[in-house]
Amino acid sequence: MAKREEPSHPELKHPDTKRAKKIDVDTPYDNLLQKLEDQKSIDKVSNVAHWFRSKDLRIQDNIALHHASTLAQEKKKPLLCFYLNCPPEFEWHGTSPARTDFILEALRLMQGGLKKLNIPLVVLTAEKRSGKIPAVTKFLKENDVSHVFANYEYEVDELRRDEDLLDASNGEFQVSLHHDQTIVEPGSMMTEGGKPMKVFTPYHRAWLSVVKDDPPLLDTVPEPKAIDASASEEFKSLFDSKVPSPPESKTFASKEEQNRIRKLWPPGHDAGIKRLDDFIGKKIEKYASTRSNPAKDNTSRMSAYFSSGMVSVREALSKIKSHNDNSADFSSNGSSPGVASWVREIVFRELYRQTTLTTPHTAMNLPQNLKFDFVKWEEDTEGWKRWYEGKTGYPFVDAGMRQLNHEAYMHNRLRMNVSSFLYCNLLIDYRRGERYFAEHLIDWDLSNNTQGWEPSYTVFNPVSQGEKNDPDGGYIRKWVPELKDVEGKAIFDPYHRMDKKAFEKLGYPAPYVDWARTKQRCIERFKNDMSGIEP
Ligand SMILES: Cc1cc2nc3c(=O)[nH]c(=O)nc-3n(C[C@H](O)[C@H](O)[C@H](O)COP(=O)(O)OP(=O)(O)OC[C@H]3O[C@@H](n4cnc5c(N)ncnc54)[C@H](O)[C@@H]3O)c2cc1C
Repeated sequence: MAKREEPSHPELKHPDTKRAKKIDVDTPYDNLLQKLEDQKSIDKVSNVAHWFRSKDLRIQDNIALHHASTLAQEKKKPLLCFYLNCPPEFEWHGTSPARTDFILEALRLMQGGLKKLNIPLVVLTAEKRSGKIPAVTKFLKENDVSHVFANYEYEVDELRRDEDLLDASNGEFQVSLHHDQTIVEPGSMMTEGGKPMKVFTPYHRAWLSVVKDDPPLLDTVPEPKAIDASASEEFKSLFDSKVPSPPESKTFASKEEQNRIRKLWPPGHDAGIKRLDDFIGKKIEKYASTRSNPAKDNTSRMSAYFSSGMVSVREALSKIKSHNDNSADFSSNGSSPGVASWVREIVFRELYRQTTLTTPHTAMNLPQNLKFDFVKWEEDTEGWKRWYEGKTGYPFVDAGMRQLNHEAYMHNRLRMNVSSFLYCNLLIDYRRGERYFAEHLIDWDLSNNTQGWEPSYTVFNPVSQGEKNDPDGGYIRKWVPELKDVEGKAIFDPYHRMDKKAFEKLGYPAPYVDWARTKQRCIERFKNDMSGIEP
């Protein structure tokens, strides 16, 4: 059964559920693997290239780059690195100005680092999305590249782009793709019935045992060695390549804004490692007991570095292994509560990549549970505005949205609450919130974001969630200054817990909707719209 009306928000377009199911059976990944297998190998090595994508922006512990460098060294050939800049991609994915700047700055740093090794990093530009593969093949052919290396990206469009690269190679260059984003290869963790695992608890258990039994999975690979300067002589002009400025729509509102965000999120591998070392040294042992309390701010804040690949998860876990008496047993028996609990979050990230790869419709603006595509959402222009501005009258939700708007980041507990509030209590299409996150987060990551936003029947209560996770109200007071002088438990629900006059003086809005009533409305709507549906 296919329902279709044109969506009122064009960026939320998606295929119908029948098509989604076909893509899940005949996946772009399987097609790509077939093309890689059918590819003829090329024995004679002329020049070697590595293609950096926006998920492996580092020179250190980069699997494909390591293989490219090894081949170049062995054959005494130049190694040419490139990155493809496609301005419409920033629009397509809704990338935030913070993330755009973070990526471009990291490229600048990498260009400097690679230059010291006599390796150019060229930024190619494709003005249109359809021009991506022509720009890459032109570069490879003009520079007589026989072997090109890259790390897999697991989203549908990116897998299809790599299929196009193989189609365009015409036997003139050989493509090698490597798994680099995770410890355990996505798609490799199967149920006893031979299907890719989708449920967290068994996946987590299996993952822990795979890693415990095979600690070399955490071994990092060395940085590329310097290329003999004479080998790069003929590519001198490639060293002049400039990292472009961001597209107009992706620039910061002001220089001050840019500086403030760069201070919060300094780009590059070294900045990420400094943050990680600090987390391991000072915070990880308290992580299990504090991770849900946003006022403590005791999580690693590594997500931006992992999602852009500025730090590899392998390097992070190899450091955690050293901290864990050199043991790769990250279960609750083999490690401290803090370590076990942090690694558990990393395992969520690993599972979500497996899901993106093996259930590709999740990367196409469709929910994993396709029945949710049949829910009739509300337009509620006022509710939407109040939600994104942090003015719903629910302090915990408002604090979360204001943190996002200010820091390009939000604590996980708040991500769970604000998402539930949007699609349950306001009944606004969850995809609009998902998109808003993409447009504002520095750590946007398709797998984590789409699966974090996967709708469910659980309706979070922002009052009791605040009481439980922000017991002193410190997080709310920080982000909702109208409430900074409110004392005691009134902070979690000032409208109902303060006298009317005192509340009115605060200048803070009354609740936009009644939580209990809208919870009921949500459950009824989901039940009615999804019952009997066969997507
Ligand atoms: C609605 C929603 C949207 C989200 N969108 C994103 C997103 O776009 N990008 C993103 O990286 N994470 C996303 N998350 C997951 C999580 O909120 C962030 O990864 C986490 O808050 C980042 O802070 P941290 O680095 O301090 O995490 P820590 O608590 O220190 O965790 C360590 C790492 O584990 C991973 N991780 C932690 N929690 C999760 C999780 N719930 N799911 C998957 N991986 C996790 C991240 O890579 C994180 O850096 C989303 C969660 C929800 C509920």
